[in-house]
Amino acid sequence: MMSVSCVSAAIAAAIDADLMFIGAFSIDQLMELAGLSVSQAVFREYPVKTHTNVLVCCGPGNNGGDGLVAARHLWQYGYKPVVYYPKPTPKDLYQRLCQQLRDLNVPVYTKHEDSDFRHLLTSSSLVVDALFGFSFKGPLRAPFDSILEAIIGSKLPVLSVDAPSSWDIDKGPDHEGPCKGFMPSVLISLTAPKPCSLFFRNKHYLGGRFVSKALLNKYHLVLPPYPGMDQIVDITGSKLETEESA
Ligand SMILES: NC(=O)C1=CN([C@@H]2O[C@H](COP(=O)(O)OP(=O)(O)OC[C@H]3O[C@@H](n4cnc5c(N)ncnc54)[C@H](OP(=O)(O)O)[C@@H]3O)[C@@H](O)[C@H]2O)[C@@H](O)CC1
Ligand SMILES: [K+]
Repeated sequence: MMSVSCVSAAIAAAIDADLMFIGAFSIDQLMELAGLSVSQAVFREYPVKTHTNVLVCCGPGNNGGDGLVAARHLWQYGYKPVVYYPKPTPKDLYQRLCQQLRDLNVPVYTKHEDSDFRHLLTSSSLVVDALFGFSFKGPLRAPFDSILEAIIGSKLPVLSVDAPSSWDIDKGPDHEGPCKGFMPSVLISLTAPKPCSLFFRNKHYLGGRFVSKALLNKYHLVLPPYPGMDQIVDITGSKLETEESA
């Protein structure tokens, strides 16, 4: 059985910083590669013909940025993405990602209205959860609590980016809040899985193909090889090694 390292929220943030300071990547590049991985996982799991209408839900941080990038690639593959981005970030990178989507006539909703969101869910075949990643600290604050509750209530398949939103990155699912029981259909971990993915039971991909040998060694990471030109690798059923279990 393949072994794959898990990294805590703190180590994930340290690797992210090192990719830029030691690895000389820009955030734009990392986000583009992360979002490209997400789009490939969607394409692999949910054919365009049966899942044309993808609702990409984006949070206020970089996890949301991955969603904005993924939506653009999905449009290029023939999907009809709709982006829900209720707390848009004023930073230049995010503004440009939104502009790129609008240039493709991809709708980008930047204001939250419960009824609008529920209506969008009824015309969607798949939800991409790009709400929160490794910097999430519970409990969920408004409006994201009612957004996630509505997603769960819709019973649509959900593909989560880096972590299922509302789950504690290091400890796993939330057993008390309104989103308890949330279990996405697909998870794509980026760079390396987080400890919360030990509780994940469905299809699991790894993406974010940008880690150098130097960083693998620095963080003692065991990660699987990516096949050919793929930006994703299927790690479903792999043995996930936490820092304690390694
Ligand atoms: N190397 C890699 O792997 C790469 C990873 N990448 C991606 O970056 C992701 C990490 O991004 P990130 O650090 O920007 O944080 P993220 O998780 O998006 O959320 C932060 C935002 O959420 C908010 N917030 C927090 N808790 C909340 C709550 N309870 N309720 C409501 N809001 C809450 C918080 O607000 P604040 O608490 O600061 O007010 C802040 O605005 C990572 O998971 C991966 O997807 C790639 O893009 C690049 C390469
Ligand atoms: K997420």
